[in-house]
Amino acid sequence: MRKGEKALVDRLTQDIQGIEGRVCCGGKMSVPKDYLRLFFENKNSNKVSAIQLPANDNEIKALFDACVPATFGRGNEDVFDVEYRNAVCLDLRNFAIQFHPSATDLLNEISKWMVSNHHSLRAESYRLNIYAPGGHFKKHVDTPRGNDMVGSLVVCFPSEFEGGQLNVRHKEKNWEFNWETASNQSEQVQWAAFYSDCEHEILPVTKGYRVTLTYNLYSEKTKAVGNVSVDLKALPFYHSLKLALQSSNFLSGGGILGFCLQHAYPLTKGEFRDTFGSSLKGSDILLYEVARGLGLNVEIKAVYEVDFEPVEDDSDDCEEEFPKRRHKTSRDYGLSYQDHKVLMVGDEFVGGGNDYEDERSEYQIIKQDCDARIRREVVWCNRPTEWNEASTYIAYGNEATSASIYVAGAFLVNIPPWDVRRKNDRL
Ligand SMILES: O=C(O)CCC(=O)C(=O)O
Ligand SMILES: [Fe+2]
Repeated sequence: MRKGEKALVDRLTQDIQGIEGRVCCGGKMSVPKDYLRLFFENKNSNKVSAIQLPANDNEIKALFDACVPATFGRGNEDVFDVEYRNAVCLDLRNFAIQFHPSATDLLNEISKWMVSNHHSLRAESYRLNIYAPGGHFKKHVDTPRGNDMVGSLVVCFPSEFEGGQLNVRHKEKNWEFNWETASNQSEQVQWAAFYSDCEHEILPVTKGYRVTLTYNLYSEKTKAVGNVSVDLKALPFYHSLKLALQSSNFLSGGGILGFCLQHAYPLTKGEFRDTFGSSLKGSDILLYEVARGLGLNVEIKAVYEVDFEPVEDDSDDCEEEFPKRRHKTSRDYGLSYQDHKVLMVGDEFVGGGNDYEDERSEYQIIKQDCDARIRREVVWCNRPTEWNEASTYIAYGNEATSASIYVAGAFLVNIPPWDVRRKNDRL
């Protein structure tokens, strides 16, 4: 790769970091009084009571008493541990409320940033939660229910309380939703929506009752025209990609750029390859839309990482496939990433197998079981950060150790040769 080309790749690398897709948002909204009438079944009598929110202390206490202690998922189990989560909840079959996000403009507002073009959001009610003084929920990530679940929505109903801030985190960034001040405003709900890969916590409630309803957000295809609300042309990444494409000396014979996904996805659950358009998040949506907006063909691929070691096993053709000169690859790609790591690319996101003993090298396992290979023609602009465990095997060594194969997702963007690009009217 020549110097000018490398500078363009460096600029792409830098500008991907700067694509700040949103990961959460929140607000408040007026709702008709009738939406805030809540019916619930009493635990022992099966009698149904009705209250109007915001309710007085006695009424809220009756609602609280109708609830059961809230569990949370730890491993494969639902557990109850007040150190971790101190709240009570009601399952869908034990309460009813007129309010639903789809009866308001809320889902349209959230879908503008949360889902990619030609997709909309569907909200499925999940649970009603009440946090009394001392109630809290420590840091956790919501369990994805289905491949197309992209996020969670929390709606906080009017009921005066203090504390109970919802903190949302993604990578190094934090957002706080503090609902105490407006918690006593009748005919108003407060809400927050965030992607499923965001960690979040609820700080202790210090006074009153915090009443929330959580919804799972699913992405659905629509016929409606694009709705991504971000001005793609305002992104530095748009300009650096366009500049590269307009440069006659950039991959003049054509090539492939590799961009690793920056959000976490349930890659090995279901057919991620076929449905990724529905589950893309934040900065990944923006990168995808920028590349497609410039008329480029974008494919989703599975990537695996192997230690770059010369292979002795001559019964296989892998020696031939490994880069001959140790430092050529990373220098070519213009990355100062660990020189000994090489990415392998496949079509399928291979799911987790059982533990099994294996004498093969990691490279051979990935090549044979995941059908992936090193593709030296790919110019990687960034490296994977969000790995999913794909399978576990017992590696042979001086002692048996269990090792894992991890898979990540990446876009491969096809760059046509210069003589084709120069005729592209989108450039
Ligand atoms: O009540 C809330 O604010 C959110 C609860 C939550 O994070 C959950 O149910 O997973
Ligand atoms: Fe949660």
